[in-house]
Amino acid sequence: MSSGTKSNDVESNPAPDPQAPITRKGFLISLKNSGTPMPIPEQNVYGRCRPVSEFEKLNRVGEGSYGIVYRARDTRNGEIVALKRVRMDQEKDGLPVSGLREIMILKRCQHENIVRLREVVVGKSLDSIFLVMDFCEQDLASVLDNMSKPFTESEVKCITLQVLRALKYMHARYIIHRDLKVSNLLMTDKGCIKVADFGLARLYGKPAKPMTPQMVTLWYRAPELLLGARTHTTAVDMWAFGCILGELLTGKPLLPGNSEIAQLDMIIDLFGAPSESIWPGYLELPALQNFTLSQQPYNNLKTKFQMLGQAGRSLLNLLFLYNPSTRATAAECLNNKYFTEPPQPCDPRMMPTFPQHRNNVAPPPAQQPTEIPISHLLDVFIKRQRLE
Ligand SMILES: Nc1ncnc2c1ncn2[C@@H]1O[C@H](COP(=O)(O)OP(=O)(O)OP(=O)(O)O)[C@@H](O)[C@H]1O
Repeated sequence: MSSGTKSNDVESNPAPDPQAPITRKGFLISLKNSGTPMPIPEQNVYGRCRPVSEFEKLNRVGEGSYGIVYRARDTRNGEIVALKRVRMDQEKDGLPVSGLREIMILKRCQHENIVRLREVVVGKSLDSIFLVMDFCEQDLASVLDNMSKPFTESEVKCITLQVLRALKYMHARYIIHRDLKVSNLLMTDKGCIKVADFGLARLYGKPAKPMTPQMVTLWYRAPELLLGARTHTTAVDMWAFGCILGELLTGKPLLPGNSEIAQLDMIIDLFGAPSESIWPGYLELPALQNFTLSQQPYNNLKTKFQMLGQAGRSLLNLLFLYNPSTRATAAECLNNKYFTEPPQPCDPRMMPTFPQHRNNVAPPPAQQPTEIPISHLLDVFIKRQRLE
């Protein structure tokens, strides 16, 4: 590949100021609606990005709204990596904002519990871009779908402590993930959890700037987003984290609404209705001008989580506080009694192992079975449902 100048070199750019807006600086491709596309000098077409042809795609491991993810081998050193193709369908003249954000934010995150972006590589023409990440053997959505019984409490603590460490790290750097859910929590075969998919992540500042409320997959969406708050904070991730904790404990999604109003109803059924006294400013939220919420007055968390001790229930209640400014932070949760009282979190290396169906290299065509096994079809079907 031709060598790049400093200005176009993704790898050698210093980490930007966390408060600085995301810009195109350092990237080869111009953004839609950003004016005239940036001219790319002939001798510098790829900067220092390697071509994707240096990777051998082994199999597809996931497909989300923003891209397809492959398990691949880096032919330069034989290492197995994840290659996420950034979806460009909707973009006529540039890289989608979600792709740019994911790259910018992952580049500044170096944490054991956050998926590592190794590099960005390009397809033959600049219309395809791939993120090269460390490969993780499982995601928690597929693990949950294939488990016959829920995780033990020790395993749940082991997983959630790792997620909290990642959240504490991100939030201290003004990064809000905005799409936390079980399918975005990856697990290595050593039980190490990695938060992935930063396509919707944003940097936030003070004062908070308006953001689109329709972020975060519905089941994990905080009430302030459902009610149309224009500014949001790291508290949206903490609500989603509460939903994940509940899901891991029971093995089932906690609040699986199928519309925004159904989602709000489910929240109110479980936690009781919000009010101006517990959530100052609540009555001014935009969506409340259009409809009236049910007035169910009781918190039913204790009934739902009968198997959980007092400390666990109190942690869940702190995560599901309606008022985002009093909701528990990741740092506070890490010091919560729940994680020190028995049962103790298990060692990540003691986490159960799961079959790795997706890691098998597809056999050559002549040996391929003519029928797709029904178990595989079921896997795909269940996974699709989870990804909405
Ligand atoms: N580094 C990785 N290692 C292994 N598998 C991965 C990796 N990154 C992603 N995946 C798999 O691909 C799936 C989709 O990835 P990702 O969530 O990043 O894509 P997306 O298009 O942003 O998805 P979404 O629709 O959830 O926003 C994940 O649920 C996971 O199964």
